[in-house]
Amino acid sequence: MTQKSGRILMVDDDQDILIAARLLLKREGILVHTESQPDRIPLLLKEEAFDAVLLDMNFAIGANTGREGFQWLRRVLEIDPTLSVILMTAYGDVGTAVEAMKQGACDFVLKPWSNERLVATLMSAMTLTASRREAAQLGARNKELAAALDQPGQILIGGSPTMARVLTLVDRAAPTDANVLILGENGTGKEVIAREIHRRSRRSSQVFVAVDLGAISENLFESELFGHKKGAFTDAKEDRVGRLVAANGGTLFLDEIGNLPLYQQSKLLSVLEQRVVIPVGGNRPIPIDVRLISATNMPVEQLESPDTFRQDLLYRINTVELRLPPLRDRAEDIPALVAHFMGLYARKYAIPPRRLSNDALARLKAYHWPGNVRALRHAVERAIILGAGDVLEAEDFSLPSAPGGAPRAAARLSPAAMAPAAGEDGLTANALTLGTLDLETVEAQVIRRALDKHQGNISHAAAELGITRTSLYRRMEKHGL
Ligand SMILES: Nc1ncnc2c1ncn2[C@@H]1O[C@H](COP(=O)(O)OP(=O)(O)OP(=O)(O)O)[C@@H](O)[C@H]1O
Repeated sequence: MTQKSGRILMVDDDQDILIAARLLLKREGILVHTESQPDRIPLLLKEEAFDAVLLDMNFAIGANTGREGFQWLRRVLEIDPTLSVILMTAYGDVGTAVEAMKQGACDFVLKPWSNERLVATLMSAMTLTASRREAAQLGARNKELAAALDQPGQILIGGSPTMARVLTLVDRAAPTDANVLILGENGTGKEVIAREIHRRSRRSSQVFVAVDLGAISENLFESELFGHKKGAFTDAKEDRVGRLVAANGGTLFLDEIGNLPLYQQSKLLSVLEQRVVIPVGGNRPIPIDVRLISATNMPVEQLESPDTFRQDLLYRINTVELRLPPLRDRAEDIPALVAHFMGLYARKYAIPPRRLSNDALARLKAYHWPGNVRALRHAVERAIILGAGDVLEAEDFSLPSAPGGAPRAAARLSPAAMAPAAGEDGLTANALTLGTLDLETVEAQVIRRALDKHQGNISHAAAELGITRTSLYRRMEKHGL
C-alpha cells in the first residue's frame, strides 16, 4: 500500500536535522510537520492528523540516555495508540533500540541516517498506522457481526395485498443501494423490513448496524455515532469507534430518526453529505461507505414540516419511501402471523403445539391492534403460556372486550407481569398524588401521563420513566394503552 500522501510529525531540537529531513521527505512526496519543542506534541496531535511520528530521544542539553524520548513515546501512545512512533538518536545502541521497541516504538533510526532507509522506515510505519486503525474499525464491525449472528433469522410474513405492494418495492429498492425511509406506526415491522432490504442487497454479506436514535441521550449522540478519541471528555477512557464507522461497507439502520432534535439533524446531514466522520476530540476524517435505511413513526405531515424536520435531510434519506400499513389495515396477515408466533413460542417454552379456535381467530382479526404486530406477538406469547387446553380460546389472549375498551387485568403469570414490578424502576413516583395505591392502576396512570407529556413518543416516554422501550411496550399492552 503506498502511503505517499501520509503526514509525519518530526520532533527534534536540532534545526539542521529538521531542515534536512524536510528537504528529503518533500522530494519523496511525504508531508512533514517539523517541531523543535517536544512539549508541543500533545497540542499538535490534537490539532492535526498524523500517520507517524519521528521522535528524537534526547532534548535537554548534554542528555544522552534517551529518557526524554521514552517519556514522549509513552505520551504519544497514550494520546493515540494506533500511531506508529520511530525513535532516533545519535547515541543509539542495541540496548536502547530494544528498550524503545519494548515500550511501543515501531522502529528505531540511528543518526546520521541513510536517506533510503529513513524513507523506507517511514513508509512502513505509516502503513502500520493505517492497518492498526483499520483493525480498530474491523473490531467494531466484527462485534456488530457477532451480535447479528446471535439473532435468530427473522421470518417476514406479508401475504396481504397491502404488504405485497410494500414487498414489491422492497424487491426493487433492495439491490440499488438507494437510501430508504420506512414510515409506519410503532410495531408495524419497520426494522424487520430494514433487515429484509439488507438481506436482499449487495451488502448482505456485510454488517447491518441498527441504531435507535430515540434511545441515545443527547450528549452521547455524537460519540455514539461518530466515535470519540480517548480523553475527548471525562468519560472517554478509550478510543471508541462510532456506529457509522462500524457499519462501513454494510447497512446502517437509523431507527426513530424523527426524534432527532434539529441541531443533531444538521450534524447527521453534514456527515451524510460529506461521507466522512470526525470522531469527537479527533482530527482525522474517516471515510464512510454505508447504505442508509431510516425509520420513523412520525406522521408524514410532521416530517414534512421544516419546524420539526430538516427538509434537506429528508430529501437525502427518502430516495425510496416505504409506508408500512398498520396491522388493522391488513387483517388478512393475522392468521399467518398468529400461526408463526404460536409455533415460535411453543418451541421457546417447550410446550406442545396448540390449535386456535375459530372464535379466537375471528376476535384477533377484528381487534384494532394499536400496538400492531409487536402487540400481537406478545398476546400470542401470553396465550401460549397461560392457555390451558389443546385449543387456544379468545379469552387466552387477554383482548379488551371492545376496540379501545379497557383490557382485562393481566393474569399474574403473563409475560408482562413477569417484567419488573412497578416501583422497582420509579414507575410509582408520585403515587400518592394519584389518588389510589393500587399498583396496576398507578402504573397505568403514570404511563399514560408520560405518553401524554411526550405526545405518544415511545422513546421519550420510556426515557422519562427510566425503562426500556420494550419494557414500556409490554406495560402499554398490559394496560391496553
Ligand atoms: N411482517 C412480519 N412478520 C413477522 N414478524 C413481524 C412482522 N412485522 C413485525 N414483526 C414482529 O413484530 C415485532 C416488531 O417489529 P419491528 O421491531 O420491526 O417494528 P418497528 O416498526 O420497527 O417498531 P418500532 O417503531 O417500535 O421501532 C418484532 O418482534 C417483529 O419480529
